[in-house]
Amino acid sequence: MTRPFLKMNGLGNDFVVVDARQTPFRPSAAQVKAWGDRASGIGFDQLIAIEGAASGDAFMRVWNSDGGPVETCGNALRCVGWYLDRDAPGNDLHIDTLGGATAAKVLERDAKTGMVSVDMGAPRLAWTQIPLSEEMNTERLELQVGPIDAPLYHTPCAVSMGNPHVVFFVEDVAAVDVERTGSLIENHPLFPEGVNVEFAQVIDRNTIRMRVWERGAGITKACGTGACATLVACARRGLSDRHATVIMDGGPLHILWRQADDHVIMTGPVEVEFEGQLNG
Ligand SMILES: N[C@@H](CCC[C@H](N)C(=O)O)C(=O)O
Repeated sequence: MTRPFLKMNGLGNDFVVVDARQTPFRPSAAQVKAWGDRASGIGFDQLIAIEGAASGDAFMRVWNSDGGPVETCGNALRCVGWYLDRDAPGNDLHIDTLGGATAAKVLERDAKTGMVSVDMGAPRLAWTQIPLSEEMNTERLELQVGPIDAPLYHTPCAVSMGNPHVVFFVEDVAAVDVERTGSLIENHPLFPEGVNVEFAQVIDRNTIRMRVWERGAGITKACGTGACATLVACARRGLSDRHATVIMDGGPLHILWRQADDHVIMTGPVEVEFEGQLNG
């Protein structure tokens, strides 16, 4: 059986997007992994299915390229918003996820690109079951994974945007070995469900440079939920204002942590790359 898909990306974080509103789509982990392989498959960071929803406009289901299902994906929410907006231009689009309800609005669009804003809901600090305060202890992490180049890495901050993140504050993000440190922390026993790892360098109160190691996908060019978690972590620590541009390897996202309702608003671009068919 074949399924049509759209290849899209948000700042280079790329997706295969399948419209599953009419026909169910439940691939196995092995299929997702094979399609996600950049050498022998199509290649993507995440696979996205747009499903019908009992309330709201759609439900977005997400798999990482390692085949594992995950709660949500910020960059993909902008892409799904752009896709759904084709049928209802300019409307607020309510997109549910395993990580919580969101609302997307397309601000600008043309045939293959757009600028989309997503209300990601409220962040949660210290989401884990284990006795972990918002503030984690770098030495405790080091004890279990070996030296992680302290004092380059300051005491990290754990934030859930529906999916788990841990944000390290660093003096020079270019000097971080994202692959080595990210992979060690992703599988650290403190995070039984794994974790996305961000390294943030505060440039000024409204500009943050960030690089990311994504759970189940490795280094990606950008991470929408990671940018939101980074802004929340920096603002909580008093290192930034509640709105900032988070600059990743793939480019910038504008993040606002709204005082009035505690919601995080993420704004940034989307792009369509090509159409294709999934086999298998
Ligand atoms: N690319 C994403 C996040 C995708 C899921 C993540 N790797 C996880 O395992 O939670 C984004 O833009 O938010």
